[in-house]
Amino acid sequence: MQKETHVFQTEVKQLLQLMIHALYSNKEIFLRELVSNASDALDKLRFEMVSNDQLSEGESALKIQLEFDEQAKTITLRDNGIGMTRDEVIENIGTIANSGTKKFLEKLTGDQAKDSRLIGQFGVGFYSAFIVADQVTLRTRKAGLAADQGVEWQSSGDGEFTLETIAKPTKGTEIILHLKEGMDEFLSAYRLKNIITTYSDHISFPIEMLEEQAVKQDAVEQDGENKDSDKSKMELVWKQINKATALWTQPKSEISDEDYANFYQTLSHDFEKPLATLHNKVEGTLEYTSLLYIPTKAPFDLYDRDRRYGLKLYVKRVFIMDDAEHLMPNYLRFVRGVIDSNDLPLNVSREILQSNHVVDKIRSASVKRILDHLVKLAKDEDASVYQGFWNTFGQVMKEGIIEDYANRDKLAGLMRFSSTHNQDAKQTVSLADYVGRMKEGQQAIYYLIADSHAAALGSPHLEGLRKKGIEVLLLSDRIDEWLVAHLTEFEGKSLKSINQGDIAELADEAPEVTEEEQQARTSLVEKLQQALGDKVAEVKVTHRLTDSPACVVAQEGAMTPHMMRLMEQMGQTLPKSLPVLEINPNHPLLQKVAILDEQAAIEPWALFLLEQAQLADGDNLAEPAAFIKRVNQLLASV
Ligand SMILES: Nc1ncnc2c1ncn2[C@@H]1O[C@H](COP(=O)(O)OP(=O)(O)OP(=O)(O)O)[C@@H](O)[C@H]1O
Repeated sequence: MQKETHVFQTEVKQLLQLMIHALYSNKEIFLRELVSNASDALDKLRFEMVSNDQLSEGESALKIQLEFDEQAKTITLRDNGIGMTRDEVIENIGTIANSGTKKFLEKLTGDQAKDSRLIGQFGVGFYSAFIVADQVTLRTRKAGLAADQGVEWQSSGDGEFTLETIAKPTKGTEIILHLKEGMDEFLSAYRLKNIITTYSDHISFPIEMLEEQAVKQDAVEQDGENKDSDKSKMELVWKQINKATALWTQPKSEISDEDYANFYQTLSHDFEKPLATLHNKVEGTLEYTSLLYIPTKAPFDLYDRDRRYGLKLYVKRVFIMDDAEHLMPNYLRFVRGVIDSNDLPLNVSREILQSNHVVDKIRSASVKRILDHLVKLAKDEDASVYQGFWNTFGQVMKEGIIEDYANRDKLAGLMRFSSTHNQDAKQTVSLADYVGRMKEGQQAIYYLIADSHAAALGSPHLEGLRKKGIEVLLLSDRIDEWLVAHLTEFEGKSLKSINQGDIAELADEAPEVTEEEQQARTSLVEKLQQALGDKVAEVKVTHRLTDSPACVVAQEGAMTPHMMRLMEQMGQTLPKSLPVLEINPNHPLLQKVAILDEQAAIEPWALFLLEQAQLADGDNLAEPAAFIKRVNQLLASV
C-alpha cells in the first residue's frame, strides 16, 4: 500500500504541544513510558499464547531491546510482543484521542509543575517520545499476521503522521527516536542503563542492551604457531540490564523504598511518592500476593464515571488484565497496585471475576488491609498525615459508608467533618472527638446539612444549640445526605438532623410563659397557619431560634428540604412533603404581626416569614419576583 498521510485529532495535537513543553524538566520519563508499553505488549502476547502457542512464531523468549546510534543520533526500542495491525496503529496512536483527553485538557491550569504531574497521571505514554525526539518512526507487526502485514508509522509530532505497509519478518514493535538537538545526553550506554535501572528494573521481562565483550577467536586460527597467545576480539553482544523480576514476587527484605516508589510510578504515572505501600504474601488455603499503594494525590479523574479503576490482575505471574474493578470496591478506586493469584484460572474473564469466591476473599482481605492502615494513620501523633489523606480522598471515603456495609463501623471511625466546635470549613472532627465532647445527658450526635459550609454556619437552626453549647456537625458535601441516611448511629449514639423534628435538649428549656402570653402565642400561630394554608404542614413556636424570626424544619421522619432539592436536581419527582414553619414570638417582626387582626394584613407577613426562612435554608423560591414585590410593599408600609 502507498504511503498515506493522516492528521492528528485536534486534542492529540494539543496534547503533543503541551507535553513537549511541559514535561521538559522530566524528559527521561519517555523511556519509562515506552518500556512500559513494550512490557504491556509482551504481557498481552504471553496471555494470548496460553491458548494459542502459534503466536510465539518460534521465539519463546519475550524481551525488550534498547540500542542507540551515536552517528545517526537515534535510540531504538524493540519488543517481540503482540504488535499492532494497521487499524490498531491508527486507533491507538494518532487520530483518535483517548476518551479522557478532552477532560484532561480542561483540567490544565497553566502552571507547568502541576500540569506536568497531570500529564504523568494521564499516561500519555507513547507521545512522550516527542519530548526528546523530533521524528519518531514506529514499525510494528501483529503476532500471527503474515510478514508483509507490517506497518510503519512516522511523525514529527507537528500535526501529521504517515502510514505505510512494510515487510516485517519479526512480530512486535520497534520505535526509533530521532533525537532533537541538545538531547545527546541520551546517546550514552551509561545514561540509558541508569534510566532503565531507576524506572524499569522490575518490569517482568528482560531489557537488553548491546555490550562489548571479549570473544575467543576461531579455534582454527589458534592452531597456528603461537598457541599460547590468547587471541580474542571484542564483539557486541546483547546483555540483560534490568533485574526482570516482578517486584511483588521478591521478598520484602530485598526491596528498597526506592524500588517500591519507582514501581508505583510505573503503575500509576504519578510522580509523587505514594502515601502508603502495603505488600503482602498470603499462603494457606488461598495463595496470592498483593502490592497495594495509597497515593498521596488524587488522580485528576477521580470522579469521572467513564474512568476505569482497579488493580492489575496477574495469575501465576501472567498478566491478565488492567483495572480489574472487582478487586477493589468503588470507593477505594484510588488504590493502585497488583494482585497475583495462584488460585484463579488463566482464562479468567471480567464476568468470572464478578462472582468468584476467590476474588471475593482477596478483595475483602485487601480492603481490610487498606482500612487498617488508614486507622493506624488516623491514630498517628502527627495528625497532618491522615488529615492530608482526608482532604484528598474524604469525599470518596464517604461513599464507603453507603457502599460497604461490612466495614461501616471502621469507616465511621475514619470520617472527618466540619463542626461548630471550631467553625472551620476543613473537615477535621471525628465522630469520636464529637462523642468525647457531648454534654451530659445529650441524646444524639447532631448535624446540619446545607448547600455550603457558609450556609450551614450561618443557619438560624444553630441558634438555640449554640446558646446551650451543644456541638453540631456541619455537612455540606453533596454526598452527605446519603451518608447520614446510612450512618444512623456511632458507638450507640444516634445521629440526628437539627432541622427535622424536635430536639430534646431544647424542648425542656421552654421558658415559663404567663397564661396571657400563651394565649397570644396560640392566636398568632393560628393566624399564620390560616394565612399560609396548605403551604406548610404546621406552624409552631420554636425552641430552636434565639435571634431569627422564623425557620423551616422537616416533620419527624420526613425528607429534609435539602434532600428534596437534591432529589429534584437528579430529576426525581417526589410528593412534596410540607415544611413546618417555626416562629420566634420574641422577635420584633413577630410582635408586629401579633397585633394585626385583619387576615389581608397578616397574609403578606406570613408569606414573607415563610419565604425568608426557606431562603435561609438554601431553597429557591418558586416566585422570587412576587417575594420581592411583597417585601417592598411591607417595607413601604412601615
Ligand atoms: N510497543 C507496543 N506494542 C503494542 N502496542 C502498543 C505499543 N505501544 C503502544 N501500543 C498501543 O498504543 C496504545 C496507546 O499507548 P499509550 O502509551 O499512548 O497509552 P496507554 O499505554 O494506553 O496508556 P498508559 O500509558 O496510561 O498505559 C496502547 O494502549 C497500546 O494499545
